[in-house]
Amino acid sequence: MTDVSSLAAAGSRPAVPPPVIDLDVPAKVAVRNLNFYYGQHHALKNINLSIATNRVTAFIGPSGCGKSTLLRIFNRMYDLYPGQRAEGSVTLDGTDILDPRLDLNLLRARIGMVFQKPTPFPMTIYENIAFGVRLYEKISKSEMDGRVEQALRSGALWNEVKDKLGASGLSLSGGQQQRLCIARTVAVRPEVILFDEPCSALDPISTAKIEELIAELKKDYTIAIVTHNMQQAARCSDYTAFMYLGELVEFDETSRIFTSPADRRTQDYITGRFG
Ligand SMILES: Nc1ncnc2c1ncn2[C@@H]1O[C@H](COP(=O)(O)OP(=O)(O)OP(=O)(O)O)[C@@H](O)[C@H]1O
Repeated sequence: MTDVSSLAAAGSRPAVPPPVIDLDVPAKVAVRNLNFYYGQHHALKNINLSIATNRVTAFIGPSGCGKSTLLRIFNRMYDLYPGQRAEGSVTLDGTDILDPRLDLNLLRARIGMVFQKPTPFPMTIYENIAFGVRLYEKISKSEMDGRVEQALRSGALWNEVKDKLGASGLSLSGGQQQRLCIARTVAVRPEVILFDEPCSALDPISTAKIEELIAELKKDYTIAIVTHNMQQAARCSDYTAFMYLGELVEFDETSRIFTSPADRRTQDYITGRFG
């Protein structure tokens, strides 16, 4: 068993950011010298990494290391809470995401998010999809019908619900509800989809479906996923970021992180020695 206090001591060294690696495709999101504070608490320390276009980037690390905090910066979720602040630079195709003048509705249309617990709206399956689309676009009923079908197909749910679009979204199983939430996110045609532990409330079969879906979605979207499940990160991501105590310890191609990580803390984490 690794001595966690020695890891903590290693983590408390002045943060030396890992090098920003070369991606195989252009970056969609670039994070540079990012620090984040919950009031006095310094939750993210000098984070530097890039999220590759049409790839899946996984964020792993023990509880409290800052994975969700980082993900929520990408669509400015923290703006809802006073006392939380980000410093540094985060860009989406060169647009400064941290700019206080940015239109957050537009940002959230470009960067959608799927949460840990499926959260369908208390309305019909059809309306769960149409509601979000109407916030951004005025389209005819027949166009909306097409958009709803397309989104449900993208969420790998169409065949299961096409005959009951008027049923409540809440009448679906947990796994179906999560796919409905993914379809709802896809319907507004984002460029990036953030998944915050999307399978933690799901059974293995539903989890496998979501993983297949993620592999399919990356053809059209850039994906970032926070997961506690190491196998999931290894199975469905192209790049992996290992975080510890608010620092980005290591960021590399997933195959390298899981076979020959450069940092001992990464090695210890992925082999289950702590966390
Ligand atoms: N609303 C908040 N107010 C104050 N501190 C917070 C808040 N949310 C998170 N933190 C702290 O920020 C740090 C990072 O938390 P975060 O939730 O990002 O970690 P995580 O890696 O996603 O954890 P988990 O895997 O348990 O979800 C932790 O120390 C946590 O206690």
